[in-house]
Amino acid sequence: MISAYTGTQIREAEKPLLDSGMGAVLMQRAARGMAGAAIAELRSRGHRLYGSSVAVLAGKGNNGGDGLFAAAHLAGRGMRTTAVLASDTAHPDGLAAFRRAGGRVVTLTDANAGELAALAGRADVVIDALLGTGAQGGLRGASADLVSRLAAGSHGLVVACDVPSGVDADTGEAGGPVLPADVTVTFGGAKAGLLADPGADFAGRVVVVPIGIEDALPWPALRRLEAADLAALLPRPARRAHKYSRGVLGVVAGSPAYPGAAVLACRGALAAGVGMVRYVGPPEVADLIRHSCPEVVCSTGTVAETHVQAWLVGAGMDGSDEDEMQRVRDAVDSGLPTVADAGALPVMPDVLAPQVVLTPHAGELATLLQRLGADLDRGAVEASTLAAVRRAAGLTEATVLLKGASTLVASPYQDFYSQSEGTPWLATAGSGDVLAGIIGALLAQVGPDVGRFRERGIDPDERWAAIAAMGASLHGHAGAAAAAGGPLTAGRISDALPEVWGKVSTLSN
Ligand SMILES: NC(=O)C1=CN([C@@H]2O[C@H](COP(=O)(O)OP(=O)(O)OC[C@H]3O[C@@H](n4cnc5c(N)ncnc54)[C@H](O)[C@@H]3O)[C@@H](O)[C@H]2O)[C@@H](O)CC1
Ligand SMILES: [K+]
Repeated sequence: MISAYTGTQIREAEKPLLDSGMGAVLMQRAARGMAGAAIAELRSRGHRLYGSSVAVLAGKGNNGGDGLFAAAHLAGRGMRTTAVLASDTAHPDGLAAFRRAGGRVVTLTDANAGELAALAGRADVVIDALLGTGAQGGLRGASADLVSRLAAGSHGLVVACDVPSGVDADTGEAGGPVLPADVTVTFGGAKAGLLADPGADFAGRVVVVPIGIEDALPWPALRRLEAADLAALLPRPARRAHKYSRGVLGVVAGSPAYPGAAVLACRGALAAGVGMVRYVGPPEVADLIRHSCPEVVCSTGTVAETHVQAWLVGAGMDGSDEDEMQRVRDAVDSGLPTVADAGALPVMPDVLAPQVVLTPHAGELATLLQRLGADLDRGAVEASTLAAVRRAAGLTEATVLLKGASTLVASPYQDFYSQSEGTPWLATAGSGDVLAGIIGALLAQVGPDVGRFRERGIDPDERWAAIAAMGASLHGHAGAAAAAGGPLTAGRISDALPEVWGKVSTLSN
């Protein structure tokens, strides 16, 4: 499990060490870690260090100090170093160390931003140390101009110091231009804003450098399940299992206009190990399901007549069939774990419960929040994904999963997950239906088993968010495996899932 923290949490963990005079030591650890990560990245790209060039963009705070000390280390390894100071002041000790190491210093002004952007663009490595966790808002003035020009032109490897400057460490929001990093070297613990979009768009690969504060860190602001967590949390059938004991998922999905969504959801659920899928819905859709997945048991019954452990509602529903909409409402009212997607979202009661998992994309989340009185459009959700998902979970008291490049999950108790195993090829029609099927199957199988979550450090009351995150992780892994670097159709996510499941569930912890 990867744990991520807000800038405030990191600063509070650092405080006792700073108060005891360890600030310079922490900064040295951070700077050495950053220099090491830059060297490793350069070497992995076939560069020799000696004679390569580095430009450090240094702000006036401690983030700039880290960057200047790191560049001094790199100068000591034979690299040609230039510091671009964003203002007349810089971290005094960092600047002195940089000068002693033989680095060249230039100061950014409104007049020379273009010239210095060209200079930095010619360096083999750019260290972005303009702003860190102490930033208030995004880059401004000449720094913003420099970064915009540098980002628009050709440049070398970009290593961000702690966070890409201008990305809010707590929220991932970007309040101005940001230089996209190849690697972000972050200190003491990952920052939540690196794992939530749009921050994650700019972070590249995230490397955490320990600086000695780790034991003082609090409960994380955000977590990410890794393969070992899936291995521990995924169900394995008992020797004497039967199809009913393995979990039965009820599916209310599809419509004559969109029957395929129901098929894809059923296929996702079957691939995710559920004992049985029962489909209840219109005969036209049931016919297609019987044809495409003969394993599914279809009926036109009611929710009350259908014995299941969890429900999936809404995929491919357009609201035109009142019987289907009644089944959606009844499934949610049943109190059973329910994943509610697409066409079910507009008819959800305003206040739900944690075992209801809503799975909107950004546009659907904006519509949901508007219905609950928030003044947000799709763009505002995309600019601030973590805040939007937090708000939706808080207002609805449901578990909310926001689909995206980084899929975020929030529990109503404000436990957060971010999963990012997927590939952009997953942005294809029907992909979300498969995700709903996978989550539904997991709800039916592991929903009742509180013990397995407690053993993994997950509060049993928060397990619905962890289950949704497991689904997003499996979906991402399966999508990446199925795409193998090329295009993908949604049905292939289900096809790839059993093998992916087998691989991750046999990992040792
Ligand atoms: N606190 C510590 O013990 C450690 C801190 N470390 C580094 O210190 C960083 C935090 O340092 P600081 O608190 O000095 O903060 P920053 O270096 O992020 O920047 C704060 C400085 O920039 C100015 N500023 C804030 N917002 C600005 C904006 N939008 N445009 C221009 N200037 C702006 C502030 O007035 C302040 O002078 C971390 O990100 C990390 O890199 C590391 O050295 C590890 C140890
Ligand atoms: K930075």
